[in-house]
Amino acid sequence: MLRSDLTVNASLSVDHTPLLLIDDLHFAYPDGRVALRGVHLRIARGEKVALVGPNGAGKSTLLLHLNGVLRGNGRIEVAGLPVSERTLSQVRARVGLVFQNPDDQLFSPTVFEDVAFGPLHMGLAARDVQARVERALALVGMSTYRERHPYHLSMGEKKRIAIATVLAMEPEILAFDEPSAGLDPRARRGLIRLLRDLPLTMLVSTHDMAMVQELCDRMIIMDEGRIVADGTAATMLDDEALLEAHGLETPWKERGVRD
Ligand SMILES: Nc1ncnc2c1ncn2[C@@H]1O[C@H](COP(=O)(O)OP(=O)(O)OP(=O)(O)O)[C@@H](O)[C@H]1O
Repeated sequence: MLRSDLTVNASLSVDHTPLLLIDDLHFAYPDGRVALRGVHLRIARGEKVALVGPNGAGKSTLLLHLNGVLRGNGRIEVAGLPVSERTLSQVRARVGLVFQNPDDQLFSPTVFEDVAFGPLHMGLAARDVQARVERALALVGMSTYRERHPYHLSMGEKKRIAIATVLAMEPEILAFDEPSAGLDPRARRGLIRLLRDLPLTMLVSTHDMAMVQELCDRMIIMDEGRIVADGTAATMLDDEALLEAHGLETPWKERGVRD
């Protein structure tokens, strides 16, 4: 069992510290393009939160701040730990960032080595690394793939292995950039089930509104570098005017039918 499995249950009634806290975060890329204009966000342990918004809204830029890949002005804390140069390695063990393209995350000759990479670099003993790899592969349903070459897997399989690489770090929060992009309908449904069943806190950046409906209780809309709406996903997904104002569609329009 993941350490986080235990903390999800143990902390629900007592721990009111937000697992993720972001205050007044501003960021501009080196070419001067402003991507974040004062983001405030609190996420509690156990929440699964969708992050939606039009292209260029700042979603990926925000995710890259969660484990210090990008460093803007403002305050970010993960489980009470401020994200700073000094805390980067601890922060990276707490935040599992899953990139849109799994090829950005997989680079070893075997699945096993890819999933073992993070725990090995945490300095864990070989048998603990082995146990973490087995557990992470089992969680994503890929235990029989340990000797396969990641390069030769399908997109859906690669995505599962990429998720296993971050699960093996036993993170407190998982942040996904477009997890369902490039998946066929069956692989997409399987991924949604997998994420729904993982008892971890998640922030999921996506354009897939049907996935938001199936996976997330809470939804945040970003536009032009700011959070412009934050509320219950079911209510917001029914608010056509709100969604259209930010270049989004209701899931039933996306599918072309109303349930
Ligand atoms: N490396 C970069 N250098 C300069 N500007 C960038 C860079 N990466 C992103 N931007 C700009 O920052 C802004 C936010 O981009 P970001 O990728 O965070 O948006 P997004 O909401 O994730 O978009 P999408 O839905 O298309 O993935 C955009 O205006 C984008 O052009």
